Amino acid sequence: MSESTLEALGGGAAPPAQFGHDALVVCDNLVRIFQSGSVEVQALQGLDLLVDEGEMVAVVGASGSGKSTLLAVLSGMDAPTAGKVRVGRWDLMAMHASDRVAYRRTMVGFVWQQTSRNLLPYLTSRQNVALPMTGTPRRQRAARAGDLLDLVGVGHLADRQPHEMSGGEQQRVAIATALANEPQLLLADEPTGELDTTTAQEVFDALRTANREAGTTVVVVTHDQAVSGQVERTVAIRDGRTSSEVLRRHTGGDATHEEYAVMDRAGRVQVPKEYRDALALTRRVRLALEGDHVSVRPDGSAR
Ligand SMILES: Nc1ncnc2c1ncn2[C@@H]1O[C@H](COP(=O)(O)OP(=O)(O)OP(=O)(O)O)[C@@H](O)[C@H]1O
Repeated sequence: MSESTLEALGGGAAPPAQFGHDALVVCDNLVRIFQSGSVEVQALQGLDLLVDEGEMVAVVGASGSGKSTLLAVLSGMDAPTAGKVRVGRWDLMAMHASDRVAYRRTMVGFVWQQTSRNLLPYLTSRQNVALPMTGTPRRQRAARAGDLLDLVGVGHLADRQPHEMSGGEQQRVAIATALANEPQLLLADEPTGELDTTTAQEVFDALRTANREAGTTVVVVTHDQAVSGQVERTVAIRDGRTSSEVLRRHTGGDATHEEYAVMDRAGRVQVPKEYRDALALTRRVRLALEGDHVSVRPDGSAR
C-alpha cells in the first residue's frame, strides 16, 4: 500500500462516530447459533445492518441464508447469541421479559407469510385491526381501525371475516393490524410468498403506503429478487451475513440500480465468486490504494 497516497488522502482523519449511532435499527456483528442435538447451525455469522428511520428496505437471500432469523431477532421473538442489536431506544440484548412484551406491543408490527397466522378467523377485519390497540381509547378503536383499513385500500372490507377475502386482501388487513399501535418499525416475512404477481404487487403497494404515509420504517424479507425495483434499498444476505446492497436512485426521472458490496466493520469485503474465478483470485491477493479506489490483484501479478 502506498504511504504517499495515504498521506495525500489525509490518513489521520477523526475517529468515526459509534457504529449506526443515528440509525433506527442497528445490527452489529450479530451471531445466532442454533443447537440441535450435537449439530450447531450458525444462522447469523456476524451480520451488520443499519436501517435509517423512514426507510423501506428489502432483505433478499437464498433459502437458509438467515433472513427469518434476522426478523425474529428484530421482532423480539428470538435473542441473538452474540453481537449488538438496537431498535430505537431498545437494546434487544439487554431486554428483560417484561420489556420484550412492551417492545413487541409498541415498537414493532409484524406480518407473516401465512395469511392464516396474521388474523383471527372469527373476527371481522375491523375487529382484527382494533384488537391489539392499546394506546387508543376503547370507543375510538373501531373508527381508527376503519382509517387504517382505508389507508391500505381495504376499507370496504371492514365487516368481512378472513375467509370472505382473497389472500392479498387478508395480507392488507394484516398490514393494517400490524400498524394498530403505530409501531416505528414494520417487519414483514415473505408477506407475498403465497400470492400471485398481481396480488403481491397490491400488498407491496400497501407496505409502501405504510412507509410513506404513516412514516413507518419497513423491513421486508422476500425470496423475490425483482423487489429491488420496488424499494430504494435491497440488502442481500448470504451465509448469515449481509453481502451486497442494491440502491435505486432517481436521475432525471429514471430509476437506476447500482449494486454495492458490503464492507464489514473489520474492513472485510466478499469478492463475488465470478470475479474470483475470472482472475484466479485465491487465498492471497495484492491490495493497492490507487488514489480514488483500491485494487485487488492475483498474487504474483505485475503492478
Ligand atoms: N430453531 C432452529 N433450530 C435449528 N436450526 C435453525 C432454527 N431456525 C433456523 N435454523 C437454521 O438456520 C439457518 C437460517 O434459517 P432461516 O430460517 O433464518 O433462513 P431463511 O433465509 O429465512 O430461509 P427461508 O427463505 O427458507 O425461510 C438454516 O440453516 C436453518 O435450518
